[in-house]
Amino acid sequence: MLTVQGLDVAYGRAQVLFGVDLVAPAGDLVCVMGRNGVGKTTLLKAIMGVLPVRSGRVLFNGRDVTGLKTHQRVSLGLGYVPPGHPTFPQLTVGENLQVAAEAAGAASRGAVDEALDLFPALRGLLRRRAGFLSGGQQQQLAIARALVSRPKMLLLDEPTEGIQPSIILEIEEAVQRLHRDLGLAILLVEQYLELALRLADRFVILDAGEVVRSGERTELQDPSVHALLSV
Ligand SMILES: Nc1ncnc2c1ncn2[C@@H]1O[C@H](COP(=O)(O)OP(=O)(O)OP(=O)(O)O)[C@@H](O)[C@H]1O
Repeated sequence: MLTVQGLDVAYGRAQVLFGVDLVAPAGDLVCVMGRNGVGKTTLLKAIMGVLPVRSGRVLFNGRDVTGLKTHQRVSLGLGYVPPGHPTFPQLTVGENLQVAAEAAGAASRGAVDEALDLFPALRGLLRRRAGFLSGGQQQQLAIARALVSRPKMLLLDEPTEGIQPSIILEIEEAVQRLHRDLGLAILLVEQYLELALRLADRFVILDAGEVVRSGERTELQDPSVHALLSV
C-alpha cells in the first residue's frame, strides 16, 4: 500500500536520510524504530510531503505521490499525526474537529462521531479549549482530528511520548482498535520495544538515516535488534 523507494532527505546541506526503502502493506501496523535523532520524524514528514525529498519516491496505493502537496496526500487517504500532540490551542475540542471536518469535505460526514467513539472522554470536553487539555487528551484530539478525513493509512509520530501512563494505555488501546478491529494500516514511530512487541506486525529500524533492519514482529525479540535500539 505504501512504498518508499531510495529516499534521500536533507536539511540544507545536512543529509539526514540515505536511500530509505520501506514497504507498509495494506492493513498492517509497521513500527518505525531507532534511537533519538536517527531520522524517524524526518521520514514521516517526507512521506507526507511536509519536507521535500532530494531523491527517491513515495508510492501510495500504486500512485506516485512524491510531487504532491500534503493536502493532496491527505485526500488520497494518508492521515498524519505529527509529534508533540499538536492541536489548535485557542479553539475548543469541538472546533478542532469541525475544522478538520470542513477541510475533509463530504468524505468526513459522520467521521467526527466515529472519532469520538474511539476517545469517548473527548465527548465531555467538546467545549473546552484544546490548550487547556492535558498532553494525553491533546494527543487523543490530534489522533481524532486525523481520523476525520477517513484515512486508509495513519502515520503516527510517537503518540505516547511525554504522556501520563493512564492515558498511554488508552492511546495504545485506540491504536489497537484502529488496526485490529477497523483494519486501518498504521505507520507508527515508536521507540519502546515493549509497545512495538504488543502492536506491530512488522518493523523497520533506522540508524543514522539508513534502514539497518526490518522484519516481522517476532524478530524484535532478537538480541541484535535490542543492540540497535539501546542507547
Ligand atoms: N529542521 C531541522 N534542521 C536541521 N536539522 C534537523 C531539523 N530537524 C531535524 N534535524 C536533524 O535531523 C536528524 C534526524 O532528526 P529526526 O527528528 O528526524 O530524528 P528522530 O529519529 O525522529 O529523533 P527523535 O526520536 O529524537 O524524535 C537529527 O540529527 C536532527 O538534529
